Amino acid sequence: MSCLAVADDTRSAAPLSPPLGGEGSVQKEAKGAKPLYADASRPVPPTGGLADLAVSALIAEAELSPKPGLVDARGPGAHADVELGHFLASARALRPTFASLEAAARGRAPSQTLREDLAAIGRAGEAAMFAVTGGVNTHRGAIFALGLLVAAAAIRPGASADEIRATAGEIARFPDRAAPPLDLNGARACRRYGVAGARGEAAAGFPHAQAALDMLQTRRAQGASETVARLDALLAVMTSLDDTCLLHRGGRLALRVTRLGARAVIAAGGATTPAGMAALRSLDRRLLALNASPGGAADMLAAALFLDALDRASWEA
Ligand SMILES: CC(C)(COP(=O)(O)OP(=O)(O)OC[C@H]1O[C@@H](n2cnc3c(N)ncnc32)[C@H](O[C@H]2O[C@H](COP(=O)(O)OP(=O)(O)OP(=O)(O)O)[C@@H](O)[C@H]2O)[C@@H]1O)[C@@H](O)C(=O)NCCC(=O)NCCS
Ligand SMILES: Nc1ncnc2[nH]cnc12
Repeated sequence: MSCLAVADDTRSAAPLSPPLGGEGSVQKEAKGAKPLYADASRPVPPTGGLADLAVSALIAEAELSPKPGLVDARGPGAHADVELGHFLASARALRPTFASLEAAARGRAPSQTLREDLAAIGRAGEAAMFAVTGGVNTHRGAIFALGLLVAAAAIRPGASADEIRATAGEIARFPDRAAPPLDLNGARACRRYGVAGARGEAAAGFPHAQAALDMLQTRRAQGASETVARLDALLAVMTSLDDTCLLHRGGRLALRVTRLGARAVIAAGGATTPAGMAALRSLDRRLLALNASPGGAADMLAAALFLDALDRASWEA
């Protein structure tokens, strides 16, 4: 994307909410830094478009069925207090949050102030989520991951998934200095089991979102249905993510059962084969028995669906 295109985009953009930070819409890049817009052949998506893609990704993740242990169209999975309707309402209620994140990041570069501006918007989004779900945590992890990716995509219109992940990681590595002193399930699991959790995944540039994207695209190329491609993408994440949702609910046993179970499905040919689907249903039963749910993996699938949709939207525009 050329500088001219960036200027055009900034001028025509009608932010859905004003940027919170002190950097305004001025492009802040260190001298000699790599240009932010790497691919001049891709058009810039319209403002608000990123928020729509993020919400669609959350809805697609929630509706995908059958997901082991997770809430889906069949029912609440391992969750007693939540069902598909909560996830759909939560996803829709988050559109203004993603639009604000997009508007706040446009024309800026990763920085400490941007990190803090995004965190403030993300926390307001968490409040909006709790308001529609009656206090149930449906999407805190997804607000964090997709929020960073939306911001990165707004900073780098037309960039590739790799570049967007790298920029999201760059933002995430700035400390969230205004974070309230909450000790959430994820942070406690990180300490207890010595894993990096959602923050580590973000700081590393979301490698598991890439693993899901790779599997999604491989399966499509092999002619699998979209449902099968998405289920296998989720399973690919489950084979190796240090999912603090699983650790918090079921300890190391739940994480091990999940990893081995997901590997067994993929080794059997994935969700497209009868043996793979039988292995998936067996993993589902084991997770229900352990009251365990791979919520972090679900968030990484949503992140991959967002990156995939962004890639398609860029090329189709
Ligand atoms: C950085 C924050 C995400 C806080 O993180 P922390 O680890 O301290 O706290 P949690 O919110 O408990 O956990 C993080 C959630 O992230 C998902 N996740 C888990 N492991 C990973 C991983 N390895 N990589 C990526 N993502 C991961 C997961 O989210 C899903 O699970 C949530 C439900 O969990 P929980 O409430 O524990 O649900 P239950 O088991 O049902 O609880 P009980 O009923 O038993 O009590 C759900 O949200 C899914 O999305 C983890 O749970 C973040 O909060 C933060 O700092 N936010 C500030 C805003 C911000 O910075 N935004 C950035 C710009 S938008
Ligand atoms: N479908 C789902 N079920 C349970 N937890 C989740 N976290 C994100 N998506 C989820």
